Order: sequence, then C-alpha cells, then structure tokens
Amino acid sequence: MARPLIQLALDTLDIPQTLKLASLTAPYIDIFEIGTPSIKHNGIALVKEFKKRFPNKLLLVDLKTMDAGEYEAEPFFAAGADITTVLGVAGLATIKGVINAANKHNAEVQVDLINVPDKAACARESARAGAHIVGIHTGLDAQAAGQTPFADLQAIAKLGLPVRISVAGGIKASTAQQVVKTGANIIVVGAAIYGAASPADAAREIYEQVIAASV
Ligand SMILES: O=C(CO)[C@H](O)[C@H](O)COP(=O)(O)O
Repeated sequence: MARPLIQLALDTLDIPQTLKLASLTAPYIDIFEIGTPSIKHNGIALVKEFKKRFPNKLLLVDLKTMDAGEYEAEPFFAAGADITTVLGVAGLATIKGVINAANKHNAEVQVDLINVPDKAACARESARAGAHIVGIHTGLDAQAAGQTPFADLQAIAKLGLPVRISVAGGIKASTAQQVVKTGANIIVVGAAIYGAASPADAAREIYEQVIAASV
C-alpha cells in the first residue's frame, strides 16, 4: 500500500518560528501547510518564501476559500502553492472556480468538509467537479467541544470516491495508525507537532506510526 502523506499544519503567526519549525521537522513531512491564521496574518509573501526554502516539499495554503474561488486562489497558485483549500459549505460554483485556477497551474484543490451538514453529498459533488482531495476536518473549536474526525473519515472512505482523502483534527501519534487504516491518504497534524516539547521527535514518531500502518 502506498504510504499516506504527512502534512504539517503551520498555524503559528510568527514567520521565523514557522520557518524554524518547518526546518526541524522537514525529514518527516511531505506537505507543509501554511495554516489559515498564518496566511491571513502573513500573506502571499510567505508562500514565495516557502517555495524558495523548501522546493522539494509540497505546499498547501489553507485559504478556506468561501467565495470568489478562482479570483482568490489564482495568485496563490501563481506564487507556488501546490494545493489550496476551499470550503465545502461555499458551494459548487466557488469550488469549481478554485478547480479552474488549480488546473491552469497544474495544481490541486482540497475541498474542506468542515461544518458541511451532508458530507457524503458534498464529497460526491466535489469529486464529480474535479476536486483532487476532500478534507475530513474537525476544526480547533469543535475539538475543544470534544469532537473528533474519526466517524466522518470512516463514512467518506467507504464511498470509494475517485479523490484522495485528507484527515485533520487533533491527529497525534496514538491515532495515526487508526486513520491510515481507515483510509486516509493525507494525515494532517498541527498541535501534536508544533505544541510538542520536541517538534522533530513528535514528527518522527508520527512518521514511524504512518510507516508501520502502511505495510
Ligand atoms: O485547519 C486547522 C484548523 O482549522 C488546523 O490546521 C488543523 O485542524 C490541523 O491542526 P490540529 O492537528 O492541531 O487539529
């Protein structure tokens, strides 16, 4: 089985801290994600900086686009983003706009199913529209209220859609194997790495769990 990719969500606002975290964890990470708070705070210049410093990594910009899909996403693809995110709740017109922008740059789109009431229907429509990835995502506020992404991951994985599945929402070393076995193709980890005493050790531990679950 192909190993799922590991994505580090960089939600820190401070640029030097963000770049340091990326350097420390790079051996274990496939996709660097410039998180939503960071891209709002730091802007497109950080996309260019990441592409310059980490040319061999995939770069996801977590725009969580809600409207004006093509117009908003296009400059981020032009700046080097390999993947941007659009909200499933934005609706198909916006999703299709981001897909148009991605296709022009040979890049990819992740439809984030956060707070989508009918996730299966949205995932199906997104796949039909040409989205590359659907994201099962329990956001930070929902996590604080005790929610997890595991049941949604299972339900979407069972559909067998022609899209890759990303999972985010409090994933850590102890749950990495479970999400791989359930069918996630991209494992997103934020706080369990950037909040760890040793982010490099935490990233390595998650990498080892993903490898162990992929054999
Ligand atoms: O997109 C996000 C919040 O909206 C986070 O980046 C995502 O949830 C991953 O972080 P964590 O592992 O801490 O949940």
